[in-house]
Amino acid sequence: MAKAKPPSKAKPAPRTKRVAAAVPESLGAQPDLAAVRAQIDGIDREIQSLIAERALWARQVGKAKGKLAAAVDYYRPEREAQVLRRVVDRNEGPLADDVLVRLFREIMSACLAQQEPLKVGYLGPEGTFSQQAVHKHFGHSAKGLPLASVEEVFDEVAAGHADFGVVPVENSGQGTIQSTLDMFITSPLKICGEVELRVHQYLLSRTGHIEDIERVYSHGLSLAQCRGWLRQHLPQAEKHAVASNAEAARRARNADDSAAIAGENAGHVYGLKVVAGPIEDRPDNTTRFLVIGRALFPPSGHDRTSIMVFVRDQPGALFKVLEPLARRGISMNRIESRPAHTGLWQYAFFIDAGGHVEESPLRDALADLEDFAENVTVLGSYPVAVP
Ligand SMILES: O=C(O)C(=O)C[C@]1(C(=O)O)C=C[C@@H](O)C=C1
Repeated sequence: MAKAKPPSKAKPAPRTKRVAAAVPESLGAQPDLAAVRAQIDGIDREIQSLIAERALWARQVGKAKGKLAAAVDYYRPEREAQVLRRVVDRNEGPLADDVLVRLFREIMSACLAQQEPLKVGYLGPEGTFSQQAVHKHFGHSAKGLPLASVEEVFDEVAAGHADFGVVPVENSGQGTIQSTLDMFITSPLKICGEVELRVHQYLLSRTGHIEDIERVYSHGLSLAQCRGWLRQHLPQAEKHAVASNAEAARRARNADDSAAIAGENAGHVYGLKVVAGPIEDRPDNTTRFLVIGRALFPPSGHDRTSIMVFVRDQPGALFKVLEPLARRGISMNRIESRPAHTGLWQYAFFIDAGGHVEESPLRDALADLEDFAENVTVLGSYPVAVP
């Protein structure tokens, strides 16, 4: 491996913005292939040397942070969000924002893994949408830990066996995943990020023939996302809800008359053929995941805060919870009320609001709320998902 030049001590000169250099008109309708490839080779050389240089600077950042105990201490979600937002702001095409974001995430993921890869727990086995969410948020240099349940993801992060966890919390068509929210009532963990994943469902089987299918396995949420399609195309088949889509794929692998609804990736992992897909009823089907960890992080400039508020059952309780936020014009994306398990008819309100807990106006609104509520817990302030 050739050695990249170490960063010089001097402050690096700001790099000039390199607008996608127009391909010269003189190349004509059918340019010479060898000439075009020579251009690409030259650009690749430059990209590679810049990536190597960036990796060296990222090491310097590591040193600048001082001697830290583990990879988790080097991870800065607010900084990553800022880097990615700048990528989007600079983008003038031809590649789409989400494509460039994916590439830069991978670069940051590799830079961070120079210290030690992050360990991230998710609802396994391999091939689940949760695993895709891990890759989307942390890049492929993070080490994914497939776990048996969302509860286990919380436990492993709390015990320090995983640095972070990624858990599904809501689907655009099906609403909130209550069991995930309820975990926060007793867990000390914090929310450090969110990931939005477009979810495409596929019907997968060993033979690939729809006429063989008598049984369909999937996670309950995935079955619900494809209810209309199943009613139309497989009305007679038995539907079985199982712990995860990948578990469904594992079962479908064992019998010709069984199929799974899962991501296309699960088909590759478990050697199944695509019978049909995408088969989700809503074309914008999106699942939101939360990144859970043990610490809170500073503001990124565009953040969301999740809070949990306990109130006694009393007239106007909900109004009093919302009023301090509404009065300050704070945007609220969600409110859910859940039984608090601390006493009969006591409720926990889960609220997602715009802003960071360390910054006004949210900080002041929370102070008002604390005067009235039995308890206010900040579950986390984290960067709004970058596409
Ligand atoms: O800026 C930092 O704090 C870094 O550690 C560098 C870097 C990066 O590659 O840009 C890497 C990991 C962090 O999560 C954030 C950013």
